[in-house]
Formats: sequence, C-alpha cells, structure tokens
Amino acid sequence: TATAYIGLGANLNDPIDQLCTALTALSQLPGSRLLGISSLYGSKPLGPQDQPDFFNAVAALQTELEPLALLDALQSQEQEQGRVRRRHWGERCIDLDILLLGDTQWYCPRLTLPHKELTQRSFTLIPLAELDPHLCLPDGRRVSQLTPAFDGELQRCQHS
Ligand SMILES: CC1(C)Nc2nc(N)[nH]c(=O)c2N=C1O
Repeated sequence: TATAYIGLGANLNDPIDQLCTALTALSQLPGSRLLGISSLYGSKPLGPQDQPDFFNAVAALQTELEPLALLDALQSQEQEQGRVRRRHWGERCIDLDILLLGDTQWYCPRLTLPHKELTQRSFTLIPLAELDPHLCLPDGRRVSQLTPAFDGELQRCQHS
C-alpha cells in the first residue's frame, strides 16, 4: 500500500457540508484507510474572482488502489456530489485531487503525480505540511521548506 494525499476544495452549495460528505466517502473507500485530515482552511479563489471563497483541506489515505483506480473513485464521488463544470477554474461544489501517491511519478493525460500545481498553491501545500511536516516530494524537496513562501495567505478556520 501507499499513502495518498488528497486535496479537497469546495466553494458552492454549503462547501463545508460538501467537504464532510467527501471525507465520509474517503473513509469508506474500498482497499483504503483514512489516516488523517488537515485543519479546514479558507482562501480567496485562485482564478476568476467573481466566485465565492474556497474551503480547502488535505486528507491522508493509505490505499491499495492503483493511481487510475483511485482517480476513478474520486471522480465518481465528485459526480455523486453533483459537480458540474461551468467554466474553467470556476466555482465547484467539490474538488478531489490526488496531490501525491507515495513516491509515484506518473505522467499521463488523465493524471500527473505529483499534482502539477502542488507546490504553487498555498491551499495544497500548507494543509499538506500540517499533516506531515517531514514529508518529502519524489524530487527530494521537503514540503516544510516550501511553505514559508505562502505565509499569511491562508486562513485556518475556527475549530467549532
Ligand atoms: C478554481 C481553482 C483553480 N481555484 C481554487 N482556489 C482556491 N482558493 N482553492 C481551490 O481549491 C481552488 N481550486 C481550483 O480548481
């Protein structure tokens, strides 16, 4: 098995509830075990600004699933939660992205691992470093070395 890090994002139709629904689905994924969940973060949308702020989190999932099987499972969960693609980089009720799958480096049209934008986005990097401060990327970089560039960009939501 390998540890997958899944990026979750939502900014439509009660986003926090959407994230909870997705996390419940992840905890029930066959051949997988939910190891941990980052804090919940709020962030300004990257892309068109005429959309609501996003809520983001990252989940750590131990899984036996192969990359494309995991991708299929995540994409069917997005459909299940009624994701409709309206415009490029537009609002969506749920986004489930594989950020990392162990040390796998995977380059195919459907899936790139590690996620292409992983180190360019506060809302993936900061929750990831929270989950595993010592995490190393396949190219050897430590995520905790990359987060200072994004200090102050992300709001950790108040724990209810
Ligand atoms: C539309 C785009 C690029 N912008 C985002 N912006 C933020 N803040 N969070 C996201 O999860 C997110 N996801 C996206 O896919």
